[in-house]
Amino acid sequence: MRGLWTTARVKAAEDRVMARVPAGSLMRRAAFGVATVALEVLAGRRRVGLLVGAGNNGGDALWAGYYLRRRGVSVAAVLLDPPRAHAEGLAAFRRAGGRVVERLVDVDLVIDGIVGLSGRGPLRPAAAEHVAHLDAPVLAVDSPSGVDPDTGAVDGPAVRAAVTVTFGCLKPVHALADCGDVRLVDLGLGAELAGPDLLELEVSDVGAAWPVPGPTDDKYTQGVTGIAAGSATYPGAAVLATGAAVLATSGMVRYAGAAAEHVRSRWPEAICTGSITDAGRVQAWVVGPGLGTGLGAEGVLRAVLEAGVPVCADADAITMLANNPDLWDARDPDTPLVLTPHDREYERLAGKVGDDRVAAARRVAEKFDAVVLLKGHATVVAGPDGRVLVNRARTSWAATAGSGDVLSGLIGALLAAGVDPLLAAGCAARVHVLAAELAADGAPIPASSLLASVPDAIRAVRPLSSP
Ligand SMILES: NC(=O)C1=CN([C@@H]2O[C@H](COP(=O)(O)OP(=O)(O)OC[C@H]3O[C@@H](n4cnc5c(N)ncnc54)[C@H](OP(=O)(O)O)[C@@H]3O)[C@@H](O)[C@H]2O)[C@@H](O)CC1
Ligand SMILES: [K+]
Repeated sequence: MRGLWTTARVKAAEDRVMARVPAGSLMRRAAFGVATVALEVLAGRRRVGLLVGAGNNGGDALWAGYYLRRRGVSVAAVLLDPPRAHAEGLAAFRRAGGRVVERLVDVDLVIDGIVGLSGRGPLRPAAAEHVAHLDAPVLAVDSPSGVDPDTGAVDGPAVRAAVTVTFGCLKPVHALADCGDVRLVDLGLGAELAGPDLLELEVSDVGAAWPVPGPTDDKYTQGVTGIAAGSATYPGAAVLATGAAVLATSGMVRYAGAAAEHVRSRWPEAICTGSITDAGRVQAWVVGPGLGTGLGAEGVLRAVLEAGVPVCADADAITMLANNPDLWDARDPDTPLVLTPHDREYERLAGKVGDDRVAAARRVAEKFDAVVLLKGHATVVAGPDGRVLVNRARTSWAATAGSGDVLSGLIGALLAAGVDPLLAAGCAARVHVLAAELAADGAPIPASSLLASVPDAIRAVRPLSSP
């Protein structure tokens, strides 16, 4: 897992390291890393422009300009706030032959040193004006300016980076927003950084957690997933959620609901019944996709919440819980619940998501004592214990109708197999995005294609050496 640390924690750690190393050495180490990556991106081209803000982020850019000059690169800098430009950095830059200019023209690469960890809100007008006219790729120093480093929020002009060079450790922005290719320069902060604020699963974590049958397993030992989804009007949601559970693990799947005929004809391996009362025992339920919100659906939700097994509640189940808070009383307080809202469903539960999606997911996780998977370009999974996993999709191929039904089926199957609920939601989200990418291969896809790629996605995350 990769850790991500909020800016306040990083600054505190940097301050402690700075107190025991020579003045300016951290900045020069950071800037040397920027210059090294810049040379790689330049690949032989030789004209670099710097956008230099009022703080140490601008200082990094100026020192990077100094190192690039020493490698014979032509470097011009725009100082956005000349009196406050980093004094030592500017002196070194000028000494090495760097030029200060009014505008960047004819450059092969722009280094964004406008603002870093202390940046808040969108770019200010002068910086925005320069950024609007760029026609070269941008290397962002620490984080793309105009993107909030702690939340990844963008609500106005911002830099779009091809590559971001960050220092010491990753910050939330690197997983929550588009930073291009992210490179990390070591500043020796390790010992000063306690546990991270957020975690990002790596492929190997997902592969290690994904349940696969061992030599002694049978159809029951990986858990039985129950699917309470779909309706006569929306049978598709039932077919997709059941299919996802069928493909996710080798455990058995039971479907209970009005779409039994549709599900049976598509997934003959699922045990289908018309009603939840005769569904038989399961180790986890998925409830909600396409279920409707009428009295019958409420009865189903109540029965699932009372069943004493982990539950993944999605779509209509979330709407019902929001509209009728009495339903919460049915919940067995000792069994895990995973809620998977998109922004509108979240709003029904707890008001507007706002700019800070991590804080929003945490709020609801704590309020309902549940794991909350907040859907979005970056998926945020918050546990009631304060743990948070983030997973940013590199593409938007998964944003298609029915895609959420597949995700809830995957989560349900992992819950049934006994995977920790936070990890279940995080791993399912990761495999879901990967399945979408594999299926899309450059062209839009329906959710059924995403579903068909689930086995390939699972193969892709599994360790190479495993059978
Ligand atoms: N600490 C360390 O050990 C190391 C730190 N390092 C580097 O320092 C960076 C942090 O530096 P920092 O704290 O000086 O602030 P920084 O991000 O440059 O911004 C400051 C100025 O920007 C302005 N500003 C704010 N928002 C804005 C916006 N939206 N659009 C435009 N401008 C905006 C705001 O101006 P003001 O509000 O005062 O007018 C403020 O004064 C860090 O990211 C890393 O690169 C490395 O060298 C490694 C060692
Ligand atoms: K920056």
